[in-house]
Amino acid sequence: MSNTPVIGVLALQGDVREHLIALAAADAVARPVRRPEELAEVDGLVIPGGESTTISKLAVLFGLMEPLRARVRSGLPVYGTCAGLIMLADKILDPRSGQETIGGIDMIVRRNAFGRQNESFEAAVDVTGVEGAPVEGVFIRAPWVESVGARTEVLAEHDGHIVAVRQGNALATSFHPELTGDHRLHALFVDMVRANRAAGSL
Ligand SMILES: NC(=O)CC[C@H](N)C(=O)O
Repeated sequence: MSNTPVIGVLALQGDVREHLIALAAADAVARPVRRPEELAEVDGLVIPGGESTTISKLAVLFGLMEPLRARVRSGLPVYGTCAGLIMLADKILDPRSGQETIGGIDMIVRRNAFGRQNESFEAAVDVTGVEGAPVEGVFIRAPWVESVGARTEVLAEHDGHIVAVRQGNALATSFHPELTGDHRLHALFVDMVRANRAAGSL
């Protein structure tokens, strides 16, 4: 087995291309995932930012919601940014009617939480597990994490609100690291995928 992990980017809606570029820069083979057969072939999956209500609707329409839930439940490493974080939440505080999530992280999220006053802003964020200078977080109509369960590790806060979390093989950030050219969070995720593959092949 080659040591380069294959990481998919859920390509239903959102900023897919930027994640493909960031993952390739972090030494993964990156490919878009739109169909269950494509999902079955990846070692890890990024769920991009965009609009969580649209991603939710399209995932159901394309027959991906259940396969996504099944793979995340069975330990597939996943990384959700912004709308992707919402997709990984076990619960949304203010869902649109009919909005579903994949789940996987024991947390409650508030959609558009930072967005009401500021459509978009950047802030330096100290993320546990990312060495060196703080990450430049780009927040675009971003959610925050209202509360987490006992198994969820808080990796970063901004203005007293949780903006990065990890639970087992699931990582999520409120902000968009794929837009800054700083690939340290993608590298952290690629390491999680490598470790998961190594554990699986023992
Ligand atoms: N940049 C983003 O991903 C915005 C997320 C969006 N507000 C949502 O609810 O899905």
